[in-house]
Amino acid sequence: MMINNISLQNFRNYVDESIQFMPGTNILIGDNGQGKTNIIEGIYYLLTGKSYRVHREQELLRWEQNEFHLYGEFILNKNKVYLESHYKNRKKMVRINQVSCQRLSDFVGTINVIFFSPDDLVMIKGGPSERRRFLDLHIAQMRPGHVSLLNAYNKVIQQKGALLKSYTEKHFKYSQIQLWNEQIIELGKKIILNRADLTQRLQDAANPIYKSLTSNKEKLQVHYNALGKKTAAEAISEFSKLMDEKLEQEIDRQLILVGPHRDDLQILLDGKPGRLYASQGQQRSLVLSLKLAELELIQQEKGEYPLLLLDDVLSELDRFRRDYLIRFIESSRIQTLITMTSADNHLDSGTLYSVKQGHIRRET
Ligand SMILES: Nc1ncnc2c1ncn2[C@@H]1O[C@H](COP(=O)(O)OP(=O)(O)OP(=O)(O)O)[C@@H](O)[C@H]1O
Repeated sequence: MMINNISLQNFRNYVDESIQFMPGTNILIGDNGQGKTNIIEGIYYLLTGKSYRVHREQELLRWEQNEFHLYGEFILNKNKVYLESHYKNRKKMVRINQVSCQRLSDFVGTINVIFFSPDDLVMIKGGPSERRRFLDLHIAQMRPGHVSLLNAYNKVIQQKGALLKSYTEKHFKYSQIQLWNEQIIELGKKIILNRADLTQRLQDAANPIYKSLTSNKEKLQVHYNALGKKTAAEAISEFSKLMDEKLEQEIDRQLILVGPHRDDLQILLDGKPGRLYASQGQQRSLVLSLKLAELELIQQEKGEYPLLLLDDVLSELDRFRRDYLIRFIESSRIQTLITMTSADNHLDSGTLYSVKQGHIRRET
């Protein structure tokens, strides 16, 4: 998969800028605050319908503007794919090859993308919601139906949550709670199965990478912990029973206590949680291995590597890990966009661009 070009209009600090990318490594160089990350964010938004930095499109609008437009030309299986994303008067509109898409799942995953920045360490250091997000984003790239599943599940969770909050002893609709619970189970099972399946595949792909990053000394494991049970099968068979057992507590605490919205993806280093025991360097190796594993899994599933976006990552890695990453990219010929503040002489090849005050110029 490849990006040929992107145009950004009124997106962040870009007024109207177009960039042509090349196969292989594309290196965006510029001082701080010039707009390197904004390009990466624009591409990511165009491909996933979401920003990884903010939740609201309002913040992506160039200041004092009320519409932004992104246009991109990509290559998939040797065919051109045109994607457009428009935001105007607080409404989003997306098109693929000039055809409007009704839902996010109609275009997410068409062109796959893996994004990696120093903030990704939050996957290890942060709470379960960060790890669920990583896993769900990965699944969505391979199985777009997962997005609809999550949306439907979240709606039911909101409705059940509202019902729990309106509890009074006299007026409580147990039958309505049962209805929501049935839907939570039906949708929740599918979410659990997707997550457990992809976790296993991530582990199988990430562990050999982690081993070669650490000279075979340490072992990476990832385990999807569904409903606090050891296996997904056990969680699914006990889903309904767990819900019945917790109903009184849910009413007391006005919180939904059972469901995959509370699950965790355990990232373990030699059997111990990376969050608690891994050093900073080990945490970086864990994240790097998981990201490279994502690339491999998408390649296995789709027959092509996704686009790789590396935002300010190289400066964060030690020499060994940086060389490993560069070798990986160069040997697998993944089209990669890398941002940095000054040229890195470890990169043998690549097209250089300079980014200055919202303008981009190709230098080589
Ligand atoms: N909504 C917006 N409208 C206009 N300008 C914005 C908007 N959001 C951010 N900016 C500007 O964009 C610039 C930041 O761009 P970006 O995050 O891409 O920087 P960068 O080149 O990646 O820098 P660094 O190397 O520090 O990460 C800042 O000058 C900021 O003021």
